[in-house]
Amino acid sequence: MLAVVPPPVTVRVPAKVNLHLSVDDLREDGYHELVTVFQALSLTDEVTVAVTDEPGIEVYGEGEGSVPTGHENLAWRAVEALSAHVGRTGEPKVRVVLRKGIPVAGGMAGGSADAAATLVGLASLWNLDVTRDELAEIAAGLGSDVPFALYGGTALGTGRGEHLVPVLSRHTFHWVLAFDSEGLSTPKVFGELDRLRAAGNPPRIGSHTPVVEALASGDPRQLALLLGNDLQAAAVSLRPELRRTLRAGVNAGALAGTVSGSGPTCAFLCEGAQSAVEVAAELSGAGVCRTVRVAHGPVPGARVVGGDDAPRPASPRVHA
Ligand SMILES: C[C@@](CO)(OP(=O)(O)O)[C@H](O)COP(=O)(O)OP(=O)(O)OC[C@H]1O[C@@H](n2ccc(N)nc2=O)[C@H](O)[C@@H]1O
Ligand SMILES: Nc1ncnc2c1ncn2[C@@H]1O[C@H](COP(=O)(O)OP(=O)(O)O)[C@@H](O)[C@H]1O
Repeated sequence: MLAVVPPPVTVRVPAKVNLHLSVDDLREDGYHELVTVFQALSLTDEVTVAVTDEPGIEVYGEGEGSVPTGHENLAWRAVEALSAHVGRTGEPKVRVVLRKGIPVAGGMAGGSADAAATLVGLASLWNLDVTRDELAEIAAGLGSDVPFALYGGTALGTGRGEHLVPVLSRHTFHWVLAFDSEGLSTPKVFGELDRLRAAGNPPRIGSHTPVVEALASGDPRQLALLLGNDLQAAAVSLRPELRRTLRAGVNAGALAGTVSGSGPTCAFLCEGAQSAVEVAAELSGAGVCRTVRVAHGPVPGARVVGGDDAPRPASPRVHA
């Protein structure tokens, strides 16, 4: 009798921006304790998983040339972790196709998003009886940002970012994202922050509570005053041109700008959807970044969207 091969499964998964990221000192395990408020944005990757006799990874789209296609790819590590969790032995007979819209090494957790999408896709492909909370435990072993990509929305992250509590967010917020021509390494940016702190006493951002209150109020002007990121000084120290990008976004009419996570992507909060389009157009003419995108948030986490032939909305794109 012929075995029935299940159809491929495609999952859409969001990028994140950190609305607040306060970083404490280095822990003994090499991580920094942090408090962050994540928001999932409509800028997405799509991940298709399929049963195959030729296991491996294919990558298309944003930064395709700089994404590893071997065992170092976070999506492949997700395949291996879920296989081990359910006791599957031998090389997993899975093909993973990544269609990337999230900038690589951009501080928007693209690799983490792909890992989360792979977990959700495989759970469906293999018809597994696993809850999202069970997947989140596997996700935390893959990287600090992976659990958030499973849940999406807006959430408070603590520990190294993997302990999550949902945050009430009443409003859709509109963002403009400025992609840089080259990524920044997350460990290098944390290392630079340690160096800056050892050399002096750079200011630290305050408590996350006002940010949580602004999200509940839904007022982008209130939220704009509170965006903060302890890694921003380190990212700017490694990539001084980011200062110009941040200024250009505000000059173009954004309410405020921040480096997303470890950067170098800059995220600009705008008054509304129309304002975001105008800011994006002006920023793309300013010559301070490679590409500009508009996005909104919060959006849900990794979700199955259908088979290979499912329609795919393209995210708006403005070239600098
Ligand atoms: C900075 C943040 C903010 O959301 O995002 P990105 O800018 O990378 O998107 C995250 O904390 C990044 O999370 P993620 O990219 O998953 O990092 P991991 O793979 O867990 O860790 C990579 C390395 O970053 C450093 N690291 C990461 C998280 C943390 N809380 N403290 C750290 O010091 C460590 O050197 C670690 O070895
Ligand atoms: N699926 C993936 N997509 C992107 N990068 C990946 C992936 N898997 C592994 N990587 C590696 O992880 C590094 C960080 O990528 P990414 O997750 O996009 O950025 P960030 O940590 O800044 O949010 C990349 O430089 C790349 O070498």
